[in-house]
Amino acid sequence: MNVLKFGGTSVGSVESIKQVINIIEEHRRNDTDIAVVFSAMGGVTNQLIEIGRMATNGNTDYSELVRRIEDRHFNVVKALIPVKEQSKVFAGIRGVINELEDLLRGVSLIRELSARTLDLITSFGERLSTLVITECIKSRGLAAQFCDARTIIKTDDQFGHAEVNYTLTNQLIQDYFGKSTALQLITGFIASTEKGETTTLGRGGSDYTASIIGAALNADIIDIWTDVDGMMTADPRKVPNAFNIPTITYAEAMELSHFGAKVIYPPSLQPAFARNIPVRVLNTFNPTHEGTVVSRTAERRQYTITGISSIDDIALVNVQGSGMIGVAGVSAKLFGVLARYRISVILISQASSEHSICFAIDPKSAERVKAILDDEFSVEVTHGHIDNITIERDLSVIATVGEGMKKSSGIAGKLFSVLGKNGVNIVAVAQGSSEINISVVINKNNLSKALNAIHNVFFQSEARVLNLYLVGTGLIGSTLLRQIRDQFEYLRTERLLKVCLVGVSNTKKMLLAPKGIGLDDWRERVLTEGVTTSLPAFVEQIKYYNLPNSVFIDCTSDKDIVQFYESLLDGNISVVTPNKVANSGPYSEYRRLQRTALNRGVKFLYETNVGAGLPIINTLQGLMTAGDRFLKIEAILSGTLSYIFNTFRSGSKFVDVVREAKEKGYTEPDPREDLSGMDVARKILILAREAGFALEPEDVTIKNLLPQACIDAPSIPAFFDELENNNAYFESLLTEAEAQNEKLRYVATFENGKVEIALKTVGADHPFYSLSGADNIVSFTTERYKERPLVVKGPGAGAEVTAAGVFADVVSIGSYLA
Ligand SMILES: NC(=O)c1ccc[n+]([C@@H]2O[C@H](COP(=O)([O-])OP(=O)(O)OC[C@H]3O[C@@H](n4cnc5c(N)ncnc54)[C@H](O)[C@@H]3O)[C@@H](O)[C@H]2O)c1
Ligand SMILES: N[C@@H](CCO)C(=O)O
Ligand code: NA
Repeated sequence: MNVLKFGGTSVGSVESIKQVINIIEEHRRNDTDIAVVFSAMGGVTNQLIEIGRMATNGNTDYSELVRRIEDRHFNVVKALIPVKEQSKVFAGIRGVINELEDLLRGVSLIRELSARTLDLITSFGERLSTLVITECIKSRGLAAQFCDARTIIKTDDQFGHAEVNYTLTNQLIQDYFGKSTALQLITGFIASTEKGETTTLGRGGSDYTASIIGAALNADIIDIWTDVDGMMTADPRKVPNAFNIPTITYAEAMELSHFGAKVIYPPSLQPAFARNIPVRVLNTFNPTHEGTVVSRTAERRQYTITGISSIDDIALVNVQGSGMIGVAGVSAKLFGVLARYRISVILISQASSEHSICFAIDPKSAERVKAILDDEFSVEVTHGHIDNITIERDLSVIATVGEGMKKSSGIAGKLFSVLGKNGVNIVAVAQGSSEINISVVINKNNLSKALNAIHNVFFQSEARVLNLYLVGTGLIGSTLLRQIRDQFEYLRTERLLKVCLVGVSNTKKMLLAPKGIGLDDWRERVLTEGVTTSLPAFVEQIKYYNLPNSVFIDCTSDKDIVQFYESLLDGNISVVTPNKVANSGPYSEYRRLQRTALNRGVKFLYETNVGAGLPIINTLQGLMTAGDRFLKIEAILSGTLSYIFNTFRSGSKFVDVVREAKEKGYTEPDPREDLSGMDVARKILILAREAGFALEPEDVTIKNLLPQACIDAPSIPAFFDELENNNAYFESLLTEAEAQNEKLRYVATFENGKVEIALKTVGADHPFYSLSGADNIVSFTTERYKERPLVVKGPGAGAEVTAAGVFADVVSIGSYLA
């Protein structure tokens, strides 16, 4: 025997009732023995309560509402029952409605609505829906029978939430079903006392009916038909990546639903659980979906946790004081008081110091609770045994639930780590000794970020989302986006990393879209949907979104943008940049950014500050971490100058070679940065700092290559003109070197705490002689690499290699956050 139950939305309209009838007929075709329980048509129970109130107040407008309820049922008859048979059914409905109207007239005369009367009034919802559906099914030739549950479910007289008398009820159900072979269509929610007074079963009432009947008949399964595909790993309105849970245990369902998962109300399924009858949650509107099976044991799972749920708004009450230490009875008194005032406690946490207890409650009762406790504990407070009782508001609780958490280590660590990395402060923690629920209290404004981050990290086969904000869509920025696009699928499937571009800004327009900007059409979208660029507004918006796993990428060479890094890092947003400005300004600023990133547990990565994509900074940091000490760094750090000296031949024009370097994407946006030595100065300064030396920009002496007229040129085109005018000067540098069979090299050296940059000529025996293209070379002499230095060499400028270096930094943040 299967017991089916259809909820309010499933029987809410003609269309959905058709769907319900299909499902029932399908079972009959398969010869499955079934009994079916129905809720009232969606919204009717609330209307009946409203009608009851109106009648009590003598407001006769309730008649209109009654009419509407009647019409809804009539309409089902009109749509689903052949015309010839309709009048008989209309009469049946009319009879029930008359009974309701008589009752309401009585209520409006006495002007009193007892819980007993309200139960009777609300009973009409299920009585009408079940009556109508029974008639529909009978009209299709099925032997169906209307069953008023008041004749088979007996309760005490706690109207509104009556207690079932199981001995009597089980006997009545078994007798009733023993006598009948017809398909039983049963009213949910309602029951009666032994004297025959109508009662209702409270929250989750129709599920309860199904569960009581299923348990009494020892059903094989109870199917709860609703309007969603079963239970999900999280509330899909808050966590878009939430997905269906195929199987769940009773205990897990209890833990999750306590925290507001609205699909089922497990206490109402208790009779089924007690007899080990599985309960299946199915979707009337998507009947082929497997839904969720709730049973004593769930099948082996892929994930350690089963689901995440939250209570969005709670208040935390803190009771603390030295007088609580080692004194038995304080908590007994505390919770005794709360029980006496019927205050439900959502979560409790006490540190083992016994110095404080905190507990979470509905914020609506916070004021009242405070007043009650102040009063009850006034003596303790006066004597200083307890400090003032305080209340914290604007908090949420998140519960991470799963049988897989039992005796499995590292789960709390993972939970706290993902919250920490995303800057979510944990206000309180509670774990039941059942070990299937860890609950954390956090600030409400971080709820969505926290839920998504936790979901992302625990449901591993789902790729972790990395949210990117990019400023600067020039050469490097746009190359980066292209590379990410081309690698998107690989990252998703092989690295479980889902890159989501959420913000883009160029100098004119910016676009922020938390649902993501396509990697194919970002340019058009920024152009058409973007608003006027404002960096402060961009940063403000990033913080407002508060998305988990966020990375800010600066692909400009802007000086003003770096002032935002600190506040971004402080807001737990990682920063990746090829822009050298931040790291080559005052040492204190460089240091502050490092510290902030460290303190916040986020990343500030800038491998491309030196040698583009070449692993120079990572190599240096690796040596430092392992305790090596730097004696000397000697390097060629300008891709542009390297290219120029490798390409410039006497007879060719210097200016043309510089133009080529610019066209190939090697130069800074303003090539004077390269030719003046400024760019190299920044890089060697950064290397020295990474090697542990607190140098300032003034400590770097630069040998400038450029004649003054080139430097003073008012614009980049004017600068190129001046280069042309000074061709003879550059040619003379070259011929001097060639005369000695040597090559021109612009070499930066860091030694004995001093930095020097100079134009040198090197012979064929020098390691810096044989470079080509835009090669960089760095030679590290350290305590451990003293005899022969560690050398990194390769192309050190250009769009592809630089963007790839930025990309690698971004991906490493993805791995770190996982
Ligand atoms: N090209 C290389 O080989 C290379 C190598 C390593 C590092 N870098 C660094 O990469 C960065 C970008 O270089 P590029 O070659 O792409 O230069 P680029 O001039 O092509 O791109 C920079 C872009 O940033 C934009 N921009 C500047 N200020 C901005 C602001 N406040 N808001 C929004 N957009 C702004 C500019 O309009 C331009 O489109 C620079 O810091 C450079 O030093 C470049
Ligand atoms: N303009 C730089 C790019 C790399 O930072 C260079 O030529 O080396
Ligand atoms: Na590098």
